[in-house]
Amino acid sequence: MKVLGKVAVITGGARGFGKAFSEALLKRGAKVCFADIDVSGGQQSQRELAAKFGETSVHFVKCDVAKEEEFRDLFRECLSKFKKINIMVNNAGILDEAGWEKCIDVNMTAMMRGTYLALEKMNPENGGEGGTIINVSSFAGLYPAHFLPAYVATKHGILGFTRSLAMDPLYQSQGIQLATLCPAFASTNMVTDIIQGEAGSRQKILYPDVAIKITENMGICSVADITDGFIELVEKENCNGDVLLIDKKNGKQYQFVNKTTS
Ligand SMILES: NC(=O)C1=CN([C@@H]2O[C@H](COP(=O)(O)OP(=O)(O)OC[C@H]3O[C@@H](n4cnc5c(N)ncnc54)[C@H](O)[C@@H]3O)[C@@H](O)[C@H]2O)C=CC1
Ligand SMILES: CCCCC/C=C\C=C\C(=O)C/C=C\C/C=C\CCCC(=O)O
Repeated sequence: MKVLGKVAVITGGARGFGKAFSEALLKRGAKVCFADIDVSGGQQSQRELAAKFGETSVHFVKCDVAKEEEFRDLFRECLSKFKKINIMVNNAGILDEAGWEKCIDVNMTAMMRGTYLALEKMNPENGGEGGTIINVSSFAGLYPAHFLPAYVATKHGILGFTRSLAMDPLYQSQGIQLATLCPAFASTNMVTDIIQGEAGSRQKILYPDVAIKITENMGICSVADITDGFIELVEKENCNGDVLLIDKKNGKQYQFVNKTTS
């Protein structure tokens, strides 16, 4: 897709990947409506991005994606401000092995809701123009990790859900593509807070010391490495059904290149 002039909705955009993805799209001439549960972080990012790309290009919406009405309001607000939605990025995600139900609500249920809402708004029969939906899974969507069982379950779920919808001829006929991004460890707060022993962060996973050792072996990607893969997916003419794994040692690797069993 050519990004210039397109409108994107990005969840979890106050920091980390979501903020970097927002900036990368703005740099290429898109308008971005980003959402986050973190109001002060979101407002701060809004100020920074507006200073670089203009007040009229970027809009922050306070939204807890686990709350259906707030998620619906996000789409309403984006349409009212920017009139269309061409790119949807379900990026918001958490680690919470002790509160695993919350992990499922945010990582899995909300990702599904965001996908269904985007499909509705992108449908040409509803006034949409088609579009691209990128769901952010993880290396943990492809491989197990005993320190993150609930998180791994949600990330496997994202992969299965997104690949399945990508096979549906209905969405293909509407000009809608769906792809999955699978980053390995990257240097956002999700990882760095645990390494730095930030208060509470180590309780989010099991066996934090084992996990830290694994990051030492696997290496840690930069946010720019992951953003580069994200933009590659969005800009591809056909990303439908793609699963892009990115890790420090091997870089970008497309998985399941034969997309169906038939
Ligand atoms: N950092 C990493 O190594 C990897 C991260 N991921 C995934 O990438 C995505 C982004 O993660 P990071 O940027 O690393 O994390 P992060 O923790 O830096 O940023 C996540 C953002 O999502 C927001 N958020 C959390 N719950 C929310 C909710 N209920 N509603 C709205 N916003 C919410 C947070 O406030 C935060 O701004 C997540 O889905 C994560 O699972 C995937 C693979 C590796
Ligand atoms: C510093 C500890 C970090 C703990 C986890 C934090 C964030 C993880 C986010 C992910 O999405 C996971 C990314 C990649 C790793 C997944 C599995 C690795 C298992 C490898 C192995 O067992 O050898």
